[in-house]
Amino acid sequence: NDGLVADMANPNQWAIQTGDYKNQRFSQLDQINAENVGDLQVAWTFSTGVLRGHEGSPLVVGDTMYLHTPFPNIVYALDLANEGKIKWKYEPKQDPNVIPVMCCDTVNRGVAYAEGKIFLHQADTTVVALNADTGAVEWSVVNGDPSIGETNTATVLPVKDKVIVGISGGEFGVRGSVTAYNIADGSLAWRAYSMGPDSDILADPENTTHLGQPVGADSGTNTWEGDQWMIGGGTTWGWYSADLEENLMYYGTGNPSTWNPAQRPGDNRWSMTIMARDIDTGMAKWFYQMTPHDEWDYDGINEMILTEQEIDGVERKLLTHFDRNGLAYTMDRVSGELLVAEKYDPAVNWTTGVDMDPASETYGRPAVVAQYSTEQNGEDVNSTGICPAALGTKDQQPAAYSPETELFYVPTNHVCMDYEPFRVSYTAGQPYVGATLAMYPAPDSHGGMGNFIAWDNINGEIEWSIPEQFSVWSGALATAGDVVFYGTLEGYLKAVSTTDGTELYRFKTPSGIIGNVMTYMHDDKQYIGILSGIGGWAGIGLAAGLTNPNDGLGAVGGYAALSDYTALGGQLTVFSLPN
Ligand SMILES: O=C(O)c1cc(C(=O)O)c2c(n1)C(=O)C(=O)c1cc(C(=O)O)[nH]c1-2
Repeated sequence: NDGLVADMANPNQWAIQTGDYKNQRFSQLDQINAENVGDLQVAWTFSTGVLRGHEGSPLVVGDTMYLHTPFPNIVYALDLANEGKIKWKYEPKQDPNVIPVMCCDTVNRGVAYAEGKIFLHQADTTVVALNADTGAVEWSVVNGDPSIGETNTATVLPVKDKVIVGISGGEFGVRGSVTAYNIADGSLAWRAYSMGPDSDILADPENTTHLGQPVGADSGTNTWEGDQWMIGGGTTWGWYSADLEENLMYYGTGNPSTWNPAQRPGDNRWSMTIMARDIDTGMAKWFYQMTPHDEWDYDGINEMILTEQEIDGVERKLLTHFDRNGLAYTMDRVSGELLVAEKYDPAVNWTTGVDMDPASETYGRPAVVAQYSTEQNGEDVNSTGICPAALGTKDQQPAAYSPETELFYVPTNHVCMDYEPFRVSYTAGQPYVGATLAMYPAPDSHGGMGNFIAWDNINGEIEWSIPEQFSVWSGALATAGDVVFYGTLEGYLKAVSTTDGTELYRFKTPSGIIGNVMTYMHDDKQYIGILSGIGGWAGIGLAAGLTNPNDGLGAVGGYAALSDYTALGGQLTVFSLPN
């Protein structure tokens, strides 16, 4: 897709949710920089008309901004050359029965653009291609079935002649998959499940590898008992990246279903796995399972950030991933070799670390601390003080990378939990969770529930860390102006120095921020854009009006204090320097 590749390379635009195929979320723009960011002012605002959690960001392509909302997934095209006048608005008709089968608020992580089309993947799993000029529907295809718990929150990846989409529903026993549709007409190109027979998972027993070894036959079924893999989870609701030179796309799979580990003995492959797949065929090149036999809901779906960096004097093609399980992984993205696996929050206590000895039988596996194994403690036993909580040291909120500092800027959670598994039976379309949770700030620390950190992925070390009262549930943006931006759950947009984290600017927007910061240039002026609108898993209490502390899988109690700071409401705020 040469057009999109050129659009992404133009720093005046924000042509894809992730900034580029590498998911770096880095902008070359430097009109707004560490010297003058303190003067930032609000340039204009736009109310989305929707109340619940606003994730993702607008796109800017040419003179048009494309803005989406959570359910009902309205798309606005705003004319930047005409003071943001609405060029067109698309509002799909969706059955509201999809709302109760969305686990973690009715969020959507944004639209994508390619070849004159805007791609919207609705909550009810309808994928629509809209004419970018008029908003007219060019094609639409149904990817899943909400009546069995299949929904969507993720953005899509347009790459080459395909648009690649994921699916949600790990809390409903959905078997995860990634599907490629042809951009031209929406016809199916390939689908790769996370578990199941080789022909379903598109794995080649001899040529698909795990830590350098062939996966062998039936790798997607032989670590499951019976047919449990059919309702095995491993959903694909995160971010996607791509390396066109290698013809590979990268993503991670979510938790195995149910959350009660006693009901699914075995490693539960390929849940909790980083996957590298051929873009044209979907065939898997390599897998790496980070959390075999998950006992904590540490979905592996967080973004894969692609970089080229020197290790021991040799430039390598790397993939860096900040997992929910509290470990940050640096891998060779061509071969799938594991290079670094280190904790990126000192609070992480469920594991002592990953076995890095290739000759060892447990190579690549995290060593589990028995006290924090929810299975060892047994069904109906409350395991306490586990760090991180189920929402991980980081959830879907994407980090940014600056090639200038070679540091990653990571929004994190600093939250621990009590976890009590219980036996649950499967009924299609009904919650299939099997655990009761409580969440609270990491004990014996600064008392807050988050940190915004700078990470060195070669040495596996935190460079600096900014304590935050709440989890940082907003995606970061790093720029060539030596500034990194992020939003907070109280509603602040913050700008800090890329070198030492010094705060340079803050502004309180009308609602808590779970969106991702973006930037663009119009008429020679640089703008910073951010969606406010509290919600997502952390903000589910406010978003869904829940008050019982155990509701929202423990998030309602954990984040109860949010209501002292913010209230619902979707708004885009755009900042610039004064004239
Ligand atoms: O297993 C799944 O299918 C699934 C889906 C989603 C989603 O689609 O938003 C989330 C999760 N799991 C999840 O575990 C989680 O922590 C989470 C947080 C959020 C959010 O947007 O704040 N969504 C989800």
